[in-house]
Amino acid sequence: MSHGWGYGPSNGPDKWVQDFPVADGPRQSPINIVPREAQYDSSLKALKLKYDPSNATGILNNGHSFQVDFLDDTDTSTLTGGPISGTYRLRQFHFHWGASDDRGSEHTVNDIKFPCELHLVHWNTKYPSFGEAASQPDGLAVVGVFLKIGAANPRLQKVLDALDAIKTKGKQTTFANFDAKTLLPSSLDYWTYDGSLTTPPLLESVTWIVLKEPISVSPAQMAKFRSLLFTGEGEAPCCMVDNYRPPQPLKGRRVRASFK
Ligand SMILES: O[B-]1(O)OCc2ccccc21
Ligand SMILES: [Zn+2]
Repeated sequence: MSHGWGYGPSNGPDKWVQDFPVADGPRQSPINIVPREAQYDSSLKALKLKYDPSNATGILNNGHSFQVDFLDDTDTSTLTGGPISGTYRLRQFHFHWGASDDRGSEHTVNDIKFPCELHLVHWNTKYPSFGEAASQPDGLAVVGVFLKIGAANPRLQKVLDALDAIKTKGKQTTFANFDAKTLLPSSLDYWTYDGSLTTPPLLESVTWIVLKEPISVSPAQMAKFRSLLFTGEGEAPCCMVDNYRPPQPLKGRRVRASFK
């Protein structure tokens, strides 16, 4: 692909292998999660998420999704416990969603797609930086949260209200004092497996932690996600929708469950 990767017919997930051969690697993400085949592991610890709202700095349209960035130069917003050892720092969160409510999530459960999926991205502090961690097999830990159509989610609304200011690729604005914990469901039961980034460079450095319980999103709130553009200011507008990679082959990997 001479032009950048994306989600269209000429640069989408089926084409990524041309520039990123690891796309056909042994631990690619996302995957279809089959609860009946997941192995309950009593040795899995509870997730411990400690987020400091003052670490939120900005919100950015990166041309593939939008992300909320966090200050990650100290251990003030961290993930510990769960399937990981050591301390991982929150770097950013972002979403993947569909053009309609019947699709949009990256992980699926018994082949069911959700309309949206939230990724909270953390990096292992045994490495000096996010970039360094991203190239290591135990470098990243991403908490995935499904969004399911239902009542409007007031905690999500603060994020959605910022989207008008970042409609086009490259736009960013300040986004302060946001508690990412408010985006989590009441249960922290999870499935976990070894995987990868779901976007190029598709690095196989992610311990995935996918929560079983979804959070709610209303149809009107989904329309807000779909008001973003993949394209930059002054370019022919292309709606930011269907920015999800489909499930990849399990290739013998085990999926463990933290719950019976
Ligand atoms: O590929 B992803 O969307 O999922 C995990 C991740 C981590 C960092 C950036 C982008 C992603
Ligand atoms: Zn993601």
